[in-house]
Amino acid sequence: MASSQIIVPLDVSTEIDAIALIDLLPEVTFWKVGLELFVSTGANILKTLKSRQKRIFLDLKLHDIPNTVAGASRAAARYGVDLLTIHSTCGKEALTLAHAAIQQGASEAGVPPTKLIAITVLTSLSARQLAFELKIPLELPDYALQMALMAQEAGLDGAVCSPQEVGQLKDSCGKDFLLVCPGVRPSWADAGDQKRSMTPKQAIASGANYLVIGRPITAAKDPETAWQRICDELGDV
Ligand SMILES: O=c1ccn([C@@H]2O[C@H](COP(=O)(O)O)[C@@H](O)[C@H]2O)c(=O)[nH]1
Repeated sequence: MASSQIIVPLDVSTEIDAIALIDLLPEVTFWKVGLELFVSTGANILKTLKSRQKRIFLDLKLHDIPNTVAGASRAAARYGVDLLTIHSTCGKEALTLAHAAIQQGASEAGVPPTKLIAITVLTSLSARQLAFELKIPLELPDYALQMALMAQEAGLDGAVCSPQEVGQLKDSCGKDFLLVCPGVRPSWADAGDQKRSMTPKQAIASGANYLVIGRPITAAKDPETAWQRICDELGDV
C-alpha cells in the first residue's frame, strides 16, 4: 500500500482554502476537486494542482442526457485531469458517448485520456433508502454490481462504490477495472453522512484501487497527524 492510493478531497469553497490544504499536506499526491470548489471557483484550481505535479480527480458526478454529458466530458478531458465521475444512472448510451467524447477531447488537447468512472450507489445512501426512497427493487450490493457491469460494457475505466461492495465488484469486473472507494472511515473517525463505511485497511484488503478520505483528515484538529496515522495504519496491506 502506498499513500499514493489515498485521494484527499478539497471540499472547500475558496481557492485560498484549497491551496492552504495542499500546502499543509505536501505528501498528498492525489487531490479531488468536487462540486463545491469547482462551482465556487471554476477551473483555476486544476492549473494550480498541475503546476505542483499533483494528480487530479475531477468529481463532477455528471448526470444528464447523452449529448450533454458527452459535451461536458469532452471539455473536462481537455484539462488533462486523471479521473472524472459520471452517474451510472445516466444510462448506457450516455456512458458510451461520454467515454468516446473523452478520447476526442484528450486527443484535441494533446493530453492523456481522462479515466471515466461511474458512480454506482452514493456511499451516503443506506440499503433502506435505496429501497424505500428510490424504490429500487434490487438488493443494494446487487444493484451496485449491475451499475458497474453496465459501465464496464459501455467502455468505462472503473466505478465508484462503497468499501462494502468493492470485493464483489472486483471479483466480477476483473482486476483492470478501477475501483475507487469513498465512505472510508478509520475506527477513530466520525461516520458523518457516510452510511456504508469500512476502515482504510479493510477497503484496500477488499480490493479498492483508491480510497477517498476527506473529513477524517481535513476536518481533524491536526490534519498532518491524521494523514500520517492513516498511512501508518495502512502499513503493509
Ligand atoms: O459515492 C460517493 C461519491 C463521492 N463521494 C465524495 O467523496 C468525498 C468523501 O468525503 P468524506 O469527507 O471522507 O466523507 C466527498 O467529497 C464526496 O463528495 C462520496 O462520499 N460518496
